[in-house]
Amino acid sequence: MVASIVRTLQLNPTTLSPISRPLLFFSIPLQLRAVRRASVSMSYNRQLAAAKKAAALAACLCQKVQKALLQSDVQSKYDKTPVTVADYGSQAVVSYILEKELPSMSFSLVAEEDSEDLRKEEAQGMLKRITELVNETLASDGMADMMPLSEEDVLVAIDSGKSEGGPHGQHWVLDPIDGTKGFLRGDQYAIALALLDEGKVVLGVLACPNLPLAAVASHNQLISKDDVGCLFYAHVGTGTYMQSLDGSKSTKVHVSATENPEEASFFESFEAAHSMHDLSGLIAKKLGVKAPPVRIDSQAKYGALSRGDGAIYLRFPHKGYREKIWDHAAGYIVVAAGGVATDAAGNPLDFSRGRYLDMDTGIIVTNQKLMPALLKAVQESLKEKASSL
Ligand SMILES: Nc1ncnc2c1ncn2[C@@H]1O[C@H](COP(=O)(O)O)[C@@H](O)[C@H]1OP(=O)(O)O
Ligand SMILES: [Mg+2]
Ligand SMILES: [Mg+2]
Ligand SMILES: [Mg+2]
Repeated sequence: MVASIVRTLQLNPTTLSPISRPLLFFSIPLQLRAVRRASVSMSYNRQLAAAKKAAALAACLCQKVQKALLQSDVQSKYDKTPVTVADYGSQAVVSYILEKELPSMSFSLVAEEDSEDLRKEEAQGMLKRITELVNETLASDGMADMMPLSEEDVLVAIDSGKSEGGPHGQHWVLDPIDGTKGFLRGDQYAIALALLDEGKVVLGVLACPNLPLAAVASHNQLISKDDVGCLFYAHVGTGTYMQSLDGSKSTKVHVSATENPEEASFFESFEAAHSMHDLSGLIAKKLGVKAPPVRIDSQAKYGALSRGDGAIYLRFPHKGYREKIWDHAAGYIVVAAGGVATDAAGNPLDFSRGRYLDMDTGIIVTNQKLMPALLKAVQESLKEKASSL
């Protein structure tokens, strides 16, 4: 065992002094951990490259649809939420690219959409349009020499996303358009892709086609269409990076380190139906936050937070709503550089239990230093709200 450790660390025990030999035995666990850390962060490079390519191409498809959105491009799902040709097209593109780029990996994808509604007679026009969009998008990346995908190929690629995930092995997690309501309004949305390994998020890519490259501090600022389109990415142990979606140089980013709640503005859902704005207002007041909330759609909130625009994200869905892993996995790792995301009781988020992310009450994100004060304000506000009912 020791011999193999010495070999792995490329040490020569015969040249070690009598003093350093015993030291070697104590330092081996430390060095082994370092070797393991290095190989862990190195080992996701191929997956990261494939994920960035897939998310960036899916973003091109979504931008094209958002520019020329037709009423016939939108459907209503069983839960009354909207779904568009871009949600389906984005899922097909990401699924197809990941499988093609990583042929040696066993492929498992947990994704939001499935093909059931698209297989219905009345959706045939929509399926034709999705198939055209997917083929145009793949061709734009030099995949023109391949055979165009048939409608059935597109349905199969979408249905690759039916995996249940879980605590073992590797699973991709995808929200092909997070914030479909923002997408339809012409506002913020994200293509959110993450990789789970043994139940932990190890890699995340967030493409936010409408997010300004400069910091955002209010919703009004987001109306500018200049210099927008951000790609955030992170994998374990390497920090978080941002580049423009058209491929500028990456810059390292991190969550705001402010310890002063008076300087800390907070993000929340644009849609009041997605998060209780009255509760977040109460929490912010208790904490001493002075700035008004910044309300934007989708995991673009995690992206903005990861580069220090604001310092807090509060999400409190109304009673009965169950969070899904694809709505948080990519954002969770993107804010890990200086930030921490927990449920309302301070528990870490557990992505290992299948498609749902069951938890206590809500999700809160901030830096490590502000978290204790935020948790206190959250718990007091929840008690106050419960006693006023
Ligand atoms: N009733 C709801 N409550 C909370 N979140 C919802 C609800 N309906 C849909 N969502 C999901 O909330 C997320 C966006 O929330 P927000 O923009 O408020 O952060 C999306 O994942 C959206 O799904 P989808 O991916 O279909 O857009
Ligand atoms: Mg949806
Ligand atoms: Mg979503
Ligand atoms: Mg979605």
